[in-house]
Amino acid sequence: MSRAASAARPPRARSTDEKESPWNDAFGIGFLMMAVMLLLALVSYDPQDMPSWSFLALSESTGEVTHNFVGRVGALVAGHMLWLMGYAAYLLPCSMMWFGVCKLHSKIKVTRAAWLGVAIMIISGAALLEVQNLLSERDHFTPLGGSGGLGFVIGGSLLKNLLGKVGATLLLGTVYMGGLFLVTGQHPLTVMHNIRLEITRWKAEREAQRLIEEKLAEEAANTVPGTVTPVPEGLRRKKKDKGGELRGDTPAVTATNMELPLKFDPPPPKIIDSSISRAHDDRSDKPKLAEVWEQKRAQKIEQAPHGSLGNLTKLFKDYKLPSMELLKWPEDTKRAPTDKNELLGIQATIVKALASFGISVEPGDITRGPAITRYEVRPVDGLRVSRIANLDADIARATRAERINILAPIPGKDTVGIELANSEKTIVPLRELLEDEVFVNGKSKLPVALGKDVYGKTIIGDLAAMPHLLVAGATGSGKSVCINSIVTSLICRFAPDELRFIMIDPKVVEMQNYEELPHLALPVVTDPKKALLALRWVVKEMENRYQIFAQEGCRNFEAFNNRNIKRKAEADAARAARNAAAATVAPAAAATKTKMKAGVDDARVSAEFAKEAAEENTEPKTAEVGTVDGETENNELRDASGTWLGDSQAPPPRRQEVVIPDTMPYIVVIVDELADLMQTAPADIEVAIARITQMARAAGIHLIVATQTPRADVITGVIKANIPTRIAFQVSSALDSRVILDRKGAENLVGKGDMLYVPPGGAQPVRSQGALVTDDEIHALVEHCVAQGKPVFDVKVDDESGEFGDEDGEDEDGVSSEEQECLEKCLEVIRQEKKASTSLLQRRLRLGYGKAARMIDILEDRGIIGPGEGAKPREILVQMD
Ligand SMILES: Nc1ncnc2c1ncn2[C@@H]1O[C@H](COP(=O)(O)OP(=O)(O)OP(=O)(O)O)[C@@H](O)[C@H]1O
Repeated sequence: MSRAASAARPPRARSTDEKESPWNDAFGIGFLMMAVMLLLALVSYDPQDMPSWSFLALSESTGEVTHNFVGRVGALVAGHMLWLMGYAAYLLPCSMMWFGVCKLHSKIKVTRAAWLGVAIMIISGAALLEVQNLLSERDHFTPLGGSGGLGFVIGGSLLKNLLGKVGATLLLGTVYMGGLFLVTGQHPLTVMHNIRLEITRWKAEREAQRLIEEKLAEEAANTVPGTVTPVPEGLRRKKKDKGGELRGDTPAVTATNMELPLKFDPPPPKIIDSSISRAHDDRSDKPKLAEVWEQKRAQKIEQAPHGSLGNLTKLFKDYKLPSMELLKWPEDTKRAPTDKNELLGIQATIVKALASFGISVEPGDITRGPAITRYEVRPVDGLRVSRIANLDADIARATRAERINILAPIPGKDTVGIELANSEKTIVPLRELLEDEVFVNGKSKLPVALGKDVYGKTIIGDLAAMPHLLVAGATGSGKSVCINSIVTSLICRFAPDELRFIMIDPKVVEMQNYEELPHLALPVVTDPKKALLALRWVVKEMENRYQIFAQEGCRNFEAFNNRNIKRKAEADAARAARNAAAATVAPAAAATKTKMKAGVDDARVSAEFAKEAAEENTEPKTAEVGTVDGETENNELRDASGTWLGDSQAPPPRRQEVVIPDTMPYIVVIVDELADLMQTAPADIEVAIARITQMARAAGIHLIVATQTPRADVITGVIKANIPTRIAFQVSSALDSRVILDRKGAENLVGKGDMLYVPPGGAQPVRSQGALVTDDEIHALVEHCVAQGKPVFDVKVDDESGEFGDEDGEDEDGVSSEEQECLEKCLEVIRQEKKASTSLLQRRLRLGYGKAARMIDILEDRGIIGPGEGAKPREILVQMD
């Protein structure tokens, strides 16, 4: 029986009772014992041992049993078996051995089908021996030849006569394979596949050995004679076996430059403790975050052309970023050192648990992170890692862990990671991340501190690259703390003129800490109905920004904000180049001329900026593109950024009016609890979010959406498709995890900040412990900011006033409230019918053609349905359910 086949298990169904029955062991031992006895009886069979009354006895038999190891019974059984089955009789003890091993090792029931398989194999095997004329000599051992009576009758007399040698061989070969299938429970193709695998592996090993030998020979040829090193023992033996010549020593070989093709010794396992926070005095010599960024900000303001500072910048020119001293180090950062024996003990339990399921692994590194410890194990060659992944419940039982997570394999490693929650969790203080080099001096444009991974590496995301973020998890899992860490990171890094927040908080309590924050662009929105208005304001602001970019010839937000500095730098460079050219052409005589020219240039550049400054001082920097009838009276009470300064309610800004600021702040929109919004106006919210997420990146607008309801009707396909960066906290089921991450895993998290972060680019999720920022720290930071200025709101969010639409109640895409109502009905029809066409709306809502066509146009403009293709219904671009 092949090794591969013997490694396989019969796939008979087993019940738990069978598995645990103590009789299994007894039967297993019984089978093995009988198989050994049979084998001994067959091997030591001699006809002289047969009793005289047996027809197999020889005339010279004495009746004394002198040869057979199993006495008279053994002689009788073996003699009759050989007479009946020939040498195929050996298949019976072999099969019994297999059954014995199966019973003992895998506790598998030996079924009737398996016994039938043994019978089939013996009969067809004996017949094959006869057909193939193998071992056919008749002697006193096997009076009917090597194929026995059965083989003689079935193979010789019957099948060979009827089907000929080839036909009979084919038939018997197939029947034999069928028998093997019944015995092993393995499909013949699987058995063959396993055999092929074994052969391939054997060949690969031989090839590897050959390459090593070649390399050694090559190295030996290239080495200076005289230096000698002993040949490795294994290789020496191999060479001797091959009969090759071998001297005691060969020239030296350096192990470092030798490429060993397949096998290498893995490094010895390590125990790494990355859970401890860096001591706070560690960084006392390093520059403080606020100092670094204030320096950069001062530089930027200085570099800006004279008089070109925006109103917000002027307002917050002397703004001081909060000091890190406002954030505290937790008191328990100094905890007891990790007990290595405990970790090694758990790892040994894991290895033992795997071994009990027939999975052989070597222990690897152990890494203790802030919340979880990762135990690595290295599976032996040829073992499928998915077998380990399927044993999560069994490993959890063995280690008595509440939840475990298996990474099979760890991305970028040859080991499998088994993650268990620590008995004692370590807090990751936000301050540690904000003082990290990556945060202080990294290249991120909008750095946000998220947490620390199991190896102790800080996870600092760049919101500008994300460009939008989805945060989801069950209640109490750590979402709000995560959002607070993000907001705090941004407050510590940006002044109110550089970054503005729009906070939508239907849960009312989550964002109340930030109500006075000067960074707010709108008051914190707590009414779900007003949330849609706020989102529409963002859409409008985004479109406004694009119009401004187009007018200024800038591609995006970055280019726009840097345009003045760039222009100044270009002017300086041009002037310097001209000066240098003039100086080389006529060094002496032209000196005076150059001076004059430079003077003229200087004067021209100064004049340019002076003009800008004059414009700045005399009237707001407002460019009106196609202002209706040239009206300007509404601008009288607006400042340079278009902010309404009057006491009364702000009138709506006129359509087509574009205010060109000098620089634009980033806008970060935070929606804490998407589910509450999706209950009020799902289609409109989805459309608004889709528009923002599709287009806002280049406009410097970024969206963070959080929810504790990870359901497909809340995090819809459209929202997911446009928010690639996700953070999942603990959820209750794998289904919820799939809604957030498109894969399972979040159900195995341990809560309280334990999270899976999918960075931009959709790479593998990184498990990390979220940073903790306390309410006291938030209060201290906000107080620091509030003391330096009040928020400057662009507009009031008030649905009665219609600030987001025209006087006639139209919203930003010219849809009146009446049309909006009709649109809702149209969306309902499209949702039910799962198609969209003018005729469908006409028929179902009894609309005239003109009205139905208008509705279709609006839906197309809003990106809900695709463009028309003749008479075909429009494609529905959003998920309507
Ligand atoms: N990163 C963290 N480190 C340590 N503890 C944390 C962390 N995040 C959350 N916690 C703990 O978990 C508790 C709940 O966190 P949080 O309020 O953020 O949950 P949530 O998911 O926002 O819940 P809800 O949806 O009900 O508002 C916190 O009070 C805190 O004790």
